[in-house]
Amino acid sequence: MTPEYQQGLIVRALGGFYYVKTPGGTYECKARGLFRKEGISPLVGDRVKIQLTGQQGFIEEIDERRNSLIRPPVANLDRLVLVVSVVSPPPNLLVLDKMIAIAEYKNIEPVLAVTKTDLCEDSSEYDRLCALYREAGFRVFAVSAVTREGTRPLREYLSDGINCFCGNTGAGKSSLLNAIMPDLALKTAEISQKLGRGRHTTRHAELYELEGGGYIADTPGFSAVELSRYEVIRKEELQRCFREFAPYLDGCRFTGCSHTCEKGCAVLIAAGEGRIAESRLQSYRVMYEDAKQIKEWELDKR
Ligand SMILES: Nc1nc2c(ncn2[C@@H]2O[C@H](COP(=O)(O)OP(=O)(O)OP(=O)(O)O)[C@@H](O)[C@H]2O)c(=O)[nH]1
Ligand SMILES: [Zn+2]
Repeated sequence: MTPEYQQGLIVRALGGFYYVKTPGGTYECKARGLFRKEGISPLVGDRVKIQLTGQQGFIEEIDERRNSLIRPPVANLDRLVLVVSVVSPPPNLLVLDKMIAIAEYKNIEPVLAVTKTDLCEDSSEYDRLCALYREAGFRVFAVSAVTREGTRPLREYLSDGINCFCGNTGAGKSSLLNAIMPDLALKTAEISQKLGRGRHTTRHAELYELEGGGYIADTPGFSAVELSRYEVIRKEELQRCFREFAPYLDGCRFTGCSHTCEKGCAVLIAAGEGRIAESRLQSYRVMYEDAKQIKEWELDKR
């Protein structure tokens, strides 16, 4: 049989097999040994060229990636939906700002889903949180997985590209995902059954197609903790990961200003005048101090 070549998208990785969606159908593929030699493994979200012989496929080439994450193992993400509950548990802004910064660092658009709005008696409780991040330049959706309020605009916003949900444990990721994609629970249950209950492998990831377009990447056990454990931002890079700092970065008195304590720092002045939120500056400072502790060899290793 003469081999045939196709372009496609890896929509699922499981047990050494990759499922590649092409215009002609989805094929189970193996990766060529050469990727292993080069230390590259294909990721869900990769655009690839495959060689097909009958139903069996081999991944021949991986297109250049826009970005990739280690945990979850996904490439070419367009958006990271950061799920944060307005109460129970109350939002942890430092954790949220860390997730946002990592997304910015990776050129993934951070989007906020402020959830559990149904637990608030009046909207001022979450309006403040929403306003804080809208003013910083982000898309924010106030949602409830219980009443489904606000979930439709979010779903429409996600209807192209590859999206991934991330949040603190208990924030309501799974509930929100299920509100947006009611058949997702069923699909993940099937996978759990195949893999054995509770034995999710960390290599497993899958893209689920939203009705009407777009994908949601779902990987078991993915939380905010994992994201910041595996991704590190150098201190020099941190300033560009806080988008509302951008208009001020050229205005500091000293070149190489760290924006933490310097005299004549335009970022600190803007924060003092309320043009940058105090909590965002505080998160930046904490992350900057953390980044100073990272050793060069640790960065090289990654
Ligand atoms: N009232 C209300 N409760 C919610 C909402 N979303 C989630 N919950 C509840 O919050 C708890 C945590 O929700 P999950 O969806 O399991 O949260 P998760 O982020 O997936 O948590 P992990 O699986 O631990 O990462 C559950 O008891 C949900 O029923 C919501 O919009 N409103
Ligand atoms: Zn400065």
